Amino acid sequence: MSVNESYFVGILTVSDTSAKNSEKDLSGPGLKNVFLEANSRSKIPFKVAKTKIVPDEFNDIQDTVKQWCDIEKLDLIITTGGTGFGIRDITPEAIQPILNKFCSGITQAMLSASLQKTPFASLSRPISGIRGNTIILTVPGSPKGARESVEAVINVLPHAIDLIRGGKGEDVHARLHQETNVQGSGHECVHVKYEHHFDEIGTTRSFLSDSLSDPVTKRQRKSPYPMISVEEALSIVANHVNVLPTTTVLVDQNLIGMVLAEDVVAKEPVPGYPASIVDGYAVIASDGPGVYPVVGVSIADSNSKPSEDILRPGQIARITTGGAIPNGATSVVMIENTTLIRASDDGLQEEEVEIHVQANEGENIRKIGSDTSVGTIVASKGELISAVGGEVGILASVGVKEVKIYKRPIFGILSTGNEVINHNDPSELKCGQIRDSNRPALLATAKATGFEAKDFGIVKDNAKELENSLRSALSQVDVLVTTGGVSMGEFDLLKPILEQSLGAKIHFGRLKMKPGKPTTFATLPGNSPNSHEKLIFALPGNPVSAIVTFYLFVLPALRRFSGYEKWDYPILQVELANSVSLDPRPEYHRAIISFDKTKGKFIANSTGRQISSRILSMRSCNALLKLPGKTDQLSGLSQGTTVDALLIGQLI
Ligand SMILES: Nc1nc2c(c(=O)[nH]1)N[C@H]1C(S)=C(S)[C@@H](COP(=O)(O)OP(=O)(O)OC[C@H]3O[C@@H](n4cnc5c(N)ncnc54)[C@H](O)[C@@H]3O)O[C@H]1N2
Ligand code: MOO
Ligand SMILES: [Mg+2]
Repeated sequence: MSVNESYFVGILTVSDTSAKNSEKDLSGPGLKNVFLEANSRSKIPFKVAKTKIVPDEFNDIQDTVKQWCDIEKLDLIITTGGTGFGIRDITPEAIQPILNKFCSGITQAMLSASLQKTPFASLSRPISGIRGNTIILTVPGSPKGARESVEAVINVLPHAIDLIRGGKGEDVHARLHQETNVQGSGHECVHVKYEHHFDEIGTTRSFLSDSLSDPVTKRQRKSPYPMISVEEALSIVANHVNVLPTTTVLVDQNLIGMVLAEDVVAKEPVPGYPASIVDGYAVIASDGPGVYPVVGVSIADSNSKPSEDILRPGQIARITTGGAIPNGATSVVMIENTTLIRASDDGLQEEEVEIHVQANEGENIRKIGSDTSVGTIVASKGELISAVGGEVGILASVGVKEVKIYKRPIFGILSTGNEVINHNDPSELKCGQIRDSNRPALLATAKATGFEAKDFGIVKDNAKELENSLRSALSQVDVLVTTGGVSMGEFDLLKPILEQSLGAKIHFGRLKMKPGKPTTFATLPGNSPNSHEKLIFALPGNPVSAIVTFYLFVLPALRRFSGYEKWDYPILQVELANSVSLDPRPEYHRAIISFDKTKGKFIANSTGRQISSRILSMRSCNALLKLPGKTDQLSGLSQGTTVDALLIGQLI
């Protein structure tokens, strides 16, 4: 590795003011000069390859830095601005979650140099670290502070970059010494010798990929994800959901849950022939009551040809419900209003029958098209084929064999966890093992709600295995749902793998709700012009959290993709049958709602202890009660209080 190769540098100015007017940016150009000077003075081959100004916005900062690291492969990124105590200063918070390693020595060197100039340097909050092969430094926004910080470390940066590029410590060191001695600059280099204090942990964690192999002691102790509200989270998800294109499908039971993408018109009349509504006798109304010979028979049977003969005055014909009305008949009299007068000698035929009542013209006859006439719109664009099944019957009745519907997203489910085994595994559970309840529960929920899910099984908490399984699953689906591994444990790898290994963008990773706090939503851009963005819902592992967040976030998204106009749950005002204590986080309390006839109200019975590991709290649950977060003024709700309930199941 040659130290003479260029070191590519990016300078990112983070400032709301400069983002509006680039002429206000003095720090960015100032830093560029620092590198030009280092180049001409000390012959360090820095090349400022990228400069950009972004406002103090979390995503703008993160997106640019990730792009410069992962795509542009810069060696060094300096951000200037947003490191102070101002309300909009969030640069370190935006950078920290995307770092693989911290460089605390560089941070200290920058700070102590600045502190020698002014005690106000302590009001700067710089951080530095490495992402992939890129070093990232966050320096203050003032041109002076920015220059001082970078100048404090500029001579060690080439060394650091060479080491990251794979140079041997000794070679690089010697080379730099040689160069710096010639140049007369006082390059000091402290070699940190990594001793393997973490042998045991290192072994157990040896499966982690390089970028995720920091020892457990270095893990983050605070979640870098801001805790946002469920409402904000839902609107973020909604921004990534568009109704899918249409396709043509057969009319059958598989239509349930699909949404029509066209108006459907009756092609045939119902009934297609004049048909009797009752079992009895076709008559001519003007004949009136009396005894008449039975001259024919019309039964509802596609093999029974209606008689060519015309019914003449003074004659009647036996007929069944649905039978074709004989020509000449005007009405049908029910068998209950008649008496048999004479039968054939063998007793098989009726020969004469007495009609007791005066029939009206057209009585008990369905005319052609009287139920549905040709051309009637029998189903409209945007209409849901409901689980009640009536719509399938309507389409079938009028000869519609195929319909255009909105495609439904292909979606898949996988469980994660070293402790998780298949629910039907015949072996006895060992200590530390649990049966996978999340995947069967979510597959069942999907089926019950009319969506089909691919089952991607159980994946171990192993970085490589997770990365491979996620990649493979994502290549097969539009929407992927995972459970487990999204909280703060050292084996909770979903977030870093999605972000660092797969290049997905995490839109939120923590929610103000119970259950479901670590619910995570990420998207992966399509990798070709024809492929579209994939959605990833990384749900918490606790069984109740997984099911509740599936209902709250995944199902509405699947419905919106599929063209549902009513994708949300009905909200009922319900009365609490029990008192409940409140959690600091707004809670989605599982309950069974039923209508109390005496009270004339819906009543909610809690399903009991609500801890998110207790899947029994989902038993018979048909609603999620929206309970507010606990406050100093309100720590619980008493029996009889009215609350909103999301109806997720059937009313009983
Ligand atoms: N230090 C903190 N710890 C935890 C926090 C926190 O904020 N700080 N949040 C807690 C909350 S809230 C939840 S919810 C859980 C979420 O944990 P993960 O999503 O990381 O899930 P795991 O750690 O993998 O598992 C949690 C729990 O669920 C069981 N599990 C996992 N998968 C399944 C499955 N397929 N079927 C049945 N049960 C499953 C697993 O054995 C664990 O008991 O984190 C808290 N911790
Ligand atoms: O938020 Mo966690 O989902 O309570 O258990
Ligand atoms: Mg966990």
